[in-house]
This record gives sequence, structure tokens and C-alpha cells, in this order.
Amino acid sequence: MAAADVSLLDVAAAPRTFSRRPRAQAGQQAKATKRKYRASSEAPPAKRRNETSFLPAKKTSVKETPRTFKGNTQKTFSPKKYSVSTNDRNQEDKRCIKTSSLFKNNPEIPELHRPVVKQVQEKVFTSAAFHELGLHPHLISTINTVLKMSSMTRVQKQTIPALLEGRDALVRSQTGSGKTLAYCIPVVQSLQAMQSKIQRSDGPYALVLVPTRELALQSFDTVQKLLKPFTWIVPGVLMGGEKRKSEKARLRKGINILISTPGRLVDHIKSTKNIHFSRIRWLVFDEADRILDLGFEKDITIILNAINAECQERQNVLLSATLTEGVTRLADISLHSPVTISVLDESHDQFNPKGKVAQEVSHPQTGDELDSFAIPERLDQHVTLVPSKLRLVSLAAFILQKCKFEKDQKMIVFFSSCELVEFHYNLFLQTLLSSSGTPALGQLPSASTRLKFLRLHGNMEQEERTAVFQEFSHSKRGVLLCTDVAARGLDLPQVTWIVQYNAPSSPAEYIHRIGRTARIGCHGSSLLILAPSEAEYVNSLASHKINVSEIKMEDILSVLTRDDCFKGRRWGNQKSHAVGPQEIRERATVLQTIFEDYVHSSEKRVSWAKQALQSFIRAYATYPRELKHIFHVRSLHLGHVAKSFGLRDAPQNLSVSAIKKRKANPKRPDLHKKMRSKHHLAEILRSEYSSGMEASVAKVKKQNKHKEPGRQPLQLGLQPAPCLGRGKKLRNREKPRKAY
Ligand SMILES: Nc1ncnc2c1ncn2[C@@H]1O[C@H](COP(=O)(O)OP(=O)(O)OP(=O)(O)O)[C@@H](O)[C@H]1O
Repeated sequence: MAAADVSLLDVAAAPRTFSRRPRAQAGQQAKATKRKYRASSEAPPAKRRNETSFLPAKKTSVKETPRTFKGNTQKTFSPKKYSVSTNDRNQEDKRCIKTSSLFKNNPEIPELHRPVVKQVQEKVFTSAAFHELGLHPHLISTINTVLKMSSMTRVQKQTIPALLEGRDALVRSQTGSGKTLAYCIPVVQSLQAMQSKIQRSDGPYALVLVPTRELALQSFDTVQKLLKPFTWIVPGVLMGGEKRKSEKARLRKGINILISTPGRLVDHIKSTKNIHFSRIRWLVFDEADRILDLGFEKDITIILNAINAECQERQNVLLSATLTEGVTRLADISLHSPVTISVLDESHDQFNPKGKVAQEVSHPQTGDELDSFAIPERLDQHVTLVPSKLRLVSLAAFILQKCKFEKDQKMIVFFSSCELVEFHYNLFLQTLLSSSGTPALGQLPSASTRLKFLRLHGNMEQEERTAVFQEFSHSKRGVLLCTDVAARGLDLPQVTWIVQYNAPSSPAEYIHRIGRTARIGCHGSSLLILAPSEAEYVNSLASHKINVSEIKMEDILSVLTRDDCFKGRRWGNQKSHAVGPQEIRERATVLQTIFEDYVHSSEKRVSWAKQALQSFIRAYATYPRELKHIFHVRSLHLGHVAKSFGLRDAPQNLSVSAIKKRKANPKRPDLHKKMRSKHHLAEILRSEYSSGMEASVAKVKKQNKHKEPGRQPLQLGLQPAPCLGRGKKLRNREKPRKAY
């Protein structure tokens, strides 16, 4: 019965030394190892269900033992040393390889009793054609010939007529259902029809606010296409990352439809003399719930004050796939007699005839309806429960399965911070991928050139961000590792898989992340990776009518048996016949060892992995209160989590202990310090959405410290309420939510 333990040690040597070892020798090793366990003081390896099972599956406590937060290294076994030679590096450079014990002392994976809920679904298309809307013939022909669209989606059929009537609107429909055109078409139609022809020098008539630069570029692209026949109307985008001087020059010349991120617009309001809003007719908040969220509150207040000072009469439009009750309540009291358009509501499928409204705000949907989000019909959602130690190999195996062994797969993997994206991107690039014939240190011998990794996050230079966005957009396959900067609004064609490696902080973010696939009626799949201690998150999703089906971790890892470069010593060059759980475990251990070898090949890499681990824990500590019982740093086993960063031991003196101490004493009177740390955290996370003018978080901090005139410090929930409408102040604010 010691075979499992023995083989873990057997296969843990570097993957390039696949010399076959006689079975007799392996048997001796097995006995020796068994003896070692008996003699050691550590807890015995977790009991296995049976010979063919991976991990025990009793339905008992699923919390990982929280015993190593002070940086104690978990004693799982005495590391065995191997002398390994590399084939293309100095033969004399023999390294001592510590083995990895992946399958021992893991928490049990609970049976997932997921409640089956009836998901909310919307039909995307209608049979109604754009020419039924009475638009300018050139606009119709542009929609038909340039955009190659003929029939309207449901949200377009309901929204366009309402906006053409001059109404304010709150629009909610599922991800990828065509909300962009639902507001762009009425804006273009109304501006081209203005009696006194628009002059470029008039400045903005429409202002569209979006949360990220990539979304700004994408919306700009759509507007630009629609404006083809109306050359006198000039669109423009302000999004940070570009030289402020050239943006100023464009503003000076005149932009009539202005698309911007809030941060960048605020920068110009403060520093660009010739920006004015006296002619604004349209104010659009795309991804309204995100824009009106805490992270942008200060910017939105400045923008609204600037607009309201110059113009009162305009149409306001709020759109999102997740307009929650809080946002609609906020909007209800500040918009002028708005229509509420929710494609969910079948009874409002037909837009009411002229003079009537689609749905008056006096008859709002119930909170329950508003907190259940529609999921694209052809989106298959999955979840897998993976103990912390096995997270990294499971992610790598899943990527290999889809993007190496299957054709034309395009995958987006979401992480909770920029550092995590950078870490995994570089690690995978160096270990799973080979661009030249010679594998670098730690790379797989058969590293595949078929795999393509890209990354996108808020700490990248704008030029690179745009290039990556374009490349992934146009590419047929590849893996994009990213933060939530790519979660909202981006329309990246043919994405087949969404993987959430770190769980999102709200059901709304879950919806937006998975919404990058299965767009406009296409098919797509998603996978959420949870630790056993996080299994309850599935119930939380179910309470929002989100259904996920389970993929077993062993099914993900089993792909490793398809790649001979993961063969362990014990199997040598034998043809693998019956592929059992034992071989899968061995191969997973080989893969883990590749990661560990790479990370431990220099001090610098070890400290890089530690920083990534720290970033993970910092992000983990920011889950909102309502999810804290599921995601709490105290349920993390630092030694196990360290493994998922290729670290062999839990780092000593990890500063997360400081976070833990603070959390442990919430009643301390030092409120000022508490606010400051929250503030700091919000800034760090928010950097992903920064306007691009702030060079770094440090700079933001400095600005706040010196309190520039007109620049208020970010005070959570204490901002003056923004006024969306005509002079009415928003008072009934939702409790502030976490900024990303
Ligand atoms: N009437 C239509 N016919 C065909 N394709 C359309 C139509 N309207 C929009 N599309 C396409 O559908 C895709 C998704 O549209 P869009 O990005 O506007 O969705 P969305 O509802 O804003 O999504 P999200 O909530 O994720 O921001 C785009 O590629 C767009 O070009």
C-alpha cells in the first residue's frame, strides 16, 4: 500500500532525466519510504478512498488546516535529494532536487451537492429588422453593409425606440447581447438629424463613460463605423496611456462624440482649458454598475459637477448586464422619468407604441429578479474543487488539455491581481512553452509551440496593452492571462473557454467574466477553480440562479498521461498501458517539480514567487464581508498555497501575518489607520483601472498626501453624491462596495 507514497518520490526528479529504473529498485524504495513515514512524527498521509481514487472524499470539514500563518514550514516529509544533470547545460552543474509531495495531507474534497436552479435566460435575436426603426437610410445601410447586421437583438429592439423618443433609460440585458449598438445607433441618429449641422469645434454632444481603456477603444471603433456616412460628426477617445499633449490637441480641434474612461476625463477637466460640456445632449454610462461603484465615485462626482455646471438638458443612459437593485435605485431618483429595459421581462418584449413607455420606474422589478442575472443560453458552466497544493498543476493541465491537445481553442484565465498575472505568465512561458528547439531551464522537453500565452493587466504600458488586445482579438487560439481589466464589455471573438483561477468577488463579476464567451448566441464554456474550503461558493452562485456542473480534478489532471514528457522514473520508457490514478499522480508530480525547479533555480525567482504569493493573499483578504465565511485568509494553509507558486516551503515572515493580526482585532480604536489601509488597498486594486496618467500607485498616494486643489482624498462612502440628472442630488447611497 505504500506504492503511492513511493512513486511520488520516484517521479519527483527533474523531468529531463527519464532514465528507466528497475522495478526491483522501485520496490526497495517503496519499503524504505514506508519505514520513513512510520518513523516520522508527521501525521500519516491522508487516507485514500480506494486504489483508484485520488483523494479522500468524506463529507466532513473542508477547511484547510490554518496552522502555518506565522511562516512555519509544514513538515510533510523529509525531502529526498536527487542529483540531476541537465542535457544542454553544464553537465557538472548537478542540482539537488527536493521532491514535491503533492498528494499528501490535502484536505478532503467534499461531495458537491449543488442545488440545481433554473437559470434566467434571454433570447438574443428578434426577427425585427433595423430598417423598421425609421433611421436615416445611410445609417441603415451602414449597419447592413459595414457591420453586416440585419435583424435586431432583443435589447436593441426595446432600447433604440425608447431612446429615439428622448427618454432616459436603464438598460439591462445579458452579456454579449448587443447593448453597445443599442445606445450608439440612437446617438448617431439623433446627432446627424440636428437642425443646425454639428461643427467639429462645437465640442462634445455625447459623452460615453466606460471603465477600461480597451472598452473605450472598442466602443470608439463601433461609433466610428456608424459615423462613416456622417463625416461632419467627429468621434474621439480619451483613455490614458497616450500622450496627454496629443489628446489635448484633439480636444482643441473638437470631438463631438467623446468616449473616455472616468480617470482620464477628470485629468482633462482639471488640466485642459478648452474642454467644455455646454452642448452635451447624451450622457452614457456603459457598465454603469461598475462606473458608479466605489472605485470611480470621486471621478464621477467631478465629471457630473463639470457637466451639470454647463448643461442641464440631456438624455442619460445606464447600461449593464448586471444592473443591480442598488444601481437602479440610485438611478431612479436621479434620472428624468426613465424607462427600465430588462430583456428578462418577457412581457416587455414588444416596445409599447408611441407615447407609452416600456416600463415606468414606478413599477420596478423585485430585488430578487434584479439580483438574478441572465446567462447566455449556450454557455456551459463548470466548477472544479482543487486543494491548494494542486492548483498550479491543475491549471497547467487544463490549459494543456484545451490549448495543446485540442484545436483552435481560445481561453481567458482570470486572476485577482496584476502580480499574479505576471507570475503565471512568465512561469508558463518559461516552462510550458518553447520557442526555440532548446528548452530553457525547467522547460518541458516537448514544450509546445502550439501554445500561445498573452497577458493583460493594468500595470502594463498602454502600447503593449493595446497590442495584446488586438493580437488576442484577431487570433484564432491562445491563452490570455488577465485581471478583471478584461472582465467588462470586451468583445473578443471566438473565445471558447473562460477560466477563473481566483474566484470573483461578486456574482456580478462572475457574470461579466464568463460573459467574454458565448456572445451573441455562440457556444462557450467556463471553469471556476475553487479550493475545497471554498465549495460553498457554488451555493452562493445558485442563490443568484447560476448553475455550475462539476469537473473532477482527476479528469483535468489525466491529460498529463497524454504527454510523455511527464513520465516519471518508475515508468521510464515503458509504453503506458493502463493509465490509472497512480500514474496521473506521478505525472502531476513531475509537472509540479518542473515548476519548483524553475522557481528555485535562483534566489531572485524565489523572491519573485514569494511576492506573487503575497499578492494572492492580499487579494484574498479583500473579499467582501458577505463572502468572508467562504474566502477568509484564515482558511488558507500557507504551506499548501506556497506550493501553487512553485515554492517548496511556506515563506517565513510573510507579511500576511500583519493582515491577519489586523483582522483579528477589528474593534481597535485606531480607525484612522484602518481607513488608511483600506484606502491603500483600494488604490492598489484600482490601479488596474487607472487613467494611465498616474504613473504608479505611489504617485496616487503622493497626490493624496499633498492634496492638490480640487482633488479630494478618496474617502470610502463619504463623497458628495453624484447627480446624474437635472439638478437632483443622490442621497440614498448604497453601502460602498470594494474597488478593484
Ligand atoms: N443585431 C446584431 N446582429 C448581429 N450581431 C450583433 C448585433 N448587435 C450586436 N452584435 C454583435 O454582438 C457582439 C456583442 O455585442 P456587444 O459588445 O454590444 O454586447 P454587450 O451586450 O454590450 O456585452 P457586454 O455586456 O459583455 O458588454 C458584438 O460583436 C456585436 O458586433
